[in-house]
Amino acid sequence: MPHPSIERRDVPAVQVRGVSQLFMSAGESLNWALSDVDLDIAAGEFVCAIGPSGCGKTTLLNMIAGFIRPTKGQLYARGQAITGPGPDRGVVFQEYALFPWLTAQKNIEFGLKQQGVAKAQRQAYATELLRLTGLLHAGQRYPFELSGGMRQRVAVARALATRPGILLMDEPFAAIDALTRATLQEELLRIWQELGLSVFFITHNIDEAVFLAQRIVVMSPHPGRVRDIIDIPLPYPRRRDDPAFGAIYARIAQSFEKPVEPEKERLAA
Ligand SMILES: Nc1ncnc2c1ncn2[C@@H]1O[C@H](COP(=O)(O)OP(=O)(O)OP(=O)(O)O)[C@@H](O)[C@H]1O
Repeated sequence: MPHPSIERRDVPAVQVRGVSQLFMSAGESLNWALSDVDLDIAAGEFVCAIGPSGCGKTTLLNMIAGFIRPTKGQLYARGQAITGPGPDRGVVFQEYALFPWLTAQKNIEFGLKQQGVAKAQRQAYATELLRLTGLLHAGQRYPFELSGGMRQRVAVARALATRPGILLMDEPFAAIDALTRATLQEELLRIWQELGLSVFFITHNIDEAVFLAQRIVVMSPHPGRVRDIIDIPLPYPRRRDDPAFGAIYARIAQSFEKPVEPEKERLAA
């Protein structure tokens, strides 16, 4: 399957430069959801973001997706300034966000239809994506006829329909039972490698981040900041019973839990 992500390995997939986001909440109080965030995602890299609720993970993903513009700073996708959503970036949310009145196949084809892709071509590509996500047998089923894991496979296939090089995933497996979740993680790694995607994946789950990511961005709240970036040098496929896996898990848990140093807070204020 031709996929643009295999091209231009020399340009970073995503660049986040000095990004801050100020929200005004209902009580009129100001809230820095993100403060001075810098991050690069290399072409073909798998990066997970982890951190407590409210540290700005979704805000950052929404900016990379082009759904919101930052109060300060710049974002680039493959060297181009991000000014809105684009077919080069596919998004998968926690809630399946499928159209209930369309079959799995038609859900996958939806974005292609919007782009004016001819029927035969979009059917052929949707079939290819159904194969890629292990759903060839379920293309004619409606979302209510699918399990949670199958629905999320459809959501992944749909996000891939425009052949994006960058896949943005906001806690995509959080609502899925542990066994299915482990299978979906393995499938995602296979798809990532097969298509050469660059992935930004948000999770609350340290185990999931260590299983998937080449780098983990640990964020902290109030204001949302990057606290730590940790390389995961373990080869794939990873084993959870590998002592090196456990050691990295422990290191992230520690980084996740340690309080932000008051000095750092003061200097950044
Ligand atoms: N549209 C908005 N208007 C006002 N405040 C917002 C908006 N979106 C997010 N926020 C606030 O910005 C902060 C960061 O929210 P965000 O959803 O990015 O965090 P998160 O790390 O993804 O949290 P969670 O893990 O709970 O999903 C929070 O304090 C949130 O209340």
